[in-house]
Amino acid sequence: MRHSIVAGNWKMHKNAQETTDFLNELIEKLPSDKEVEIIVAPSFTNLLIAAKHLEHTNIGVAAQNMHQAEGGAFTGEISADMLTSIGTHIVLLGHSERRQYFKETDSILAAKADTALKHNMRIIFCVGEELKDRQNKQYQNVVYYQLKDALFHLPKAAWENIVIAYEPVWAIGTGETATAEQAQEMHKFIREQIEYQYDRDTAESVSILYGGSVKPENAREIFSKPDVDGGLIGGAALHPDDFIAIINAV
Ligand SMILES: O=C[C@H](O)COP(=O)(O)O
Repeated sequence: MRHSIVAGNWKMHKNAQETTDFLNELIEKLPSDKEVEIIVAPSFTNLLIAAKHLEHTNIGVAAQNMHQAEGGAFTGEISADMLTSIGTHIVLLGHSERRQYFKETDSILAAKADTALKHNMRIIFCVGEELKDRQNKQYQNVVYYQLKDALFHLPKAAWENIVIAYEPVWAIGTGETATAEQAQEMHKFIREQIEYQYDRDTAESVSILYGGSVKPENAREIFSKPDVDGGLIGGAALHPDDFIAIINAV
């Protein structure tokens, strides 16, 4: 069901002690009355620490990636079964850094989505165009094909477990944010594509998050848009006070 979500993607930041310190501070300072789902995505090595720390809270823990195979000779990789066996039932897939640096294609991501869903995991699936696509006015086309090639083969019921994160690549870690209007335009477009592929109820039930240089200063305006259901936060999710300020902006 569509609802507000703020997720913090820690990327390759925070060791075990830093994870513990962050979560202690987050639990201590977090307002209890916000109707927003909160998720943190630490590195693989800190997932178990996070799961144990957050056991009696309603803060969720997500992995930043997983392999599409059930198991096998894939040195350095992590399977869905490994994640769920430590209580991690949410996974980010298709982050632009995975696409760019680790050459994850839409067909690999389709296989990852299939595997995650088979293991009853929820997926936060990232899409987003590069700067050249926006300049060439191809940004909607690019995002359409990312959705179609990785997710539109799935049955309607699968969408109960999918959250979309729109992250324009040119806005990630650059300090340059999409305007609230640009975010709204794309979020509306994404919702429409889900409606055309499935139906209106499905489209209306999907939470669509914005990511890309969200900060306490700009979060409220972006989150105020009708098709923006929250954010996937990178840099500003590394500091408890900033992360909480963004949660409060929902
Ligand atoms: O997953 C998070 C996004 O890549 C956004 O990162 P950022 O907030 O540092 O721009």
